[in-house]
Amino acid sequence: MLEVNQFRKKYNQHLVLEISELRISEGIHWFVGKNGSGKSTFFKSLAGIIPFEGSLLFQNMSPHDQKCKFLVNYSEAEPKYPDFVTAKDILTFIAYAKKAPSGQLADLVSHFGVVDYWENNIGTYSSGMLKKVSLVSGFLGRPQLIILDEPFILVDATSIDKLYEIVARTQAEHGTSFFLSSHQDLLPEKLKIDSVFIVDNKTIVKQ
Ligand SMILES: Nc1ncnc2c1ncn2[C@@H]1O[C@H](COP(=O)(O)OP(=O)(O)OP(=O)(O)O)[C@@H](O)[C@H]1O
Repeated sequence: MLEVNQFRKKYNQHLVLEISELRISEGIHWFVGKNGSGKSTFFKSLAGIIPFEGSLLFQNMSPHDQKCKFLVNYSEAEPKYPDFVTAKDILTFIAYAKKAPSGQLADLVSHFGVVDYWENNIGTYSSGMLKKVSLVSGFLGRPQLIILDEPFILVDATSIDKLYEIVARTQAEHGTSFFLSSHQDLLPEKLKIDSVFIVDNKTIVKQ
């Protein structure tokens, strides 16, 4: 599914991540690393959001290939949206851009409870309400890989259970793979993890 070769990412000439070779197959994978180790940098590179050196191929496609934007979704750890728009504005746009199937957005906003406030301006949201908007955006369309960066932070216990449930269901129904990062241990009784990747010493290795 994912082939990484001679990957390097620098910010202002400062090297933060270097992976000489890494292969990741389909499944649910957990990325573990301390603050600043490079998890979000790797995810943003794979989602085509930031430039990098070397080769990162998802299903033989570069993340910068336009077709890849339908294959890989990314939900950021700490989302930021303009205060003056509503969740409905943002999510309707993303659903359109990702060619979401009919009814999918309505199901997702209902599942996460975003529907209760989605016509209010984002500037009025709590951090957890905002985080759930980002989680909904991660599921829109029919991606083959959904990257959830710190999905369990900021949200309440009920939302965490709903997240476990929808990750398992999306994989079972559509064969979707997931990359998750979390500083908390994931609960094996709620989600079967296929492998763990350690992000440390400016690189990523399979545990
Ligand atoms: N836009 C940027 N400009 C300069 N340096 C950056 C930028 N984004 C990240 N970095 C640096 O890159 C390194 C990796 O950051 P990254 O956000 O990928 O870590 P992380 O593992 O996701 O951390 P956390 O667990 O705290 O979210 C850090 O040293 C960080 O300071």
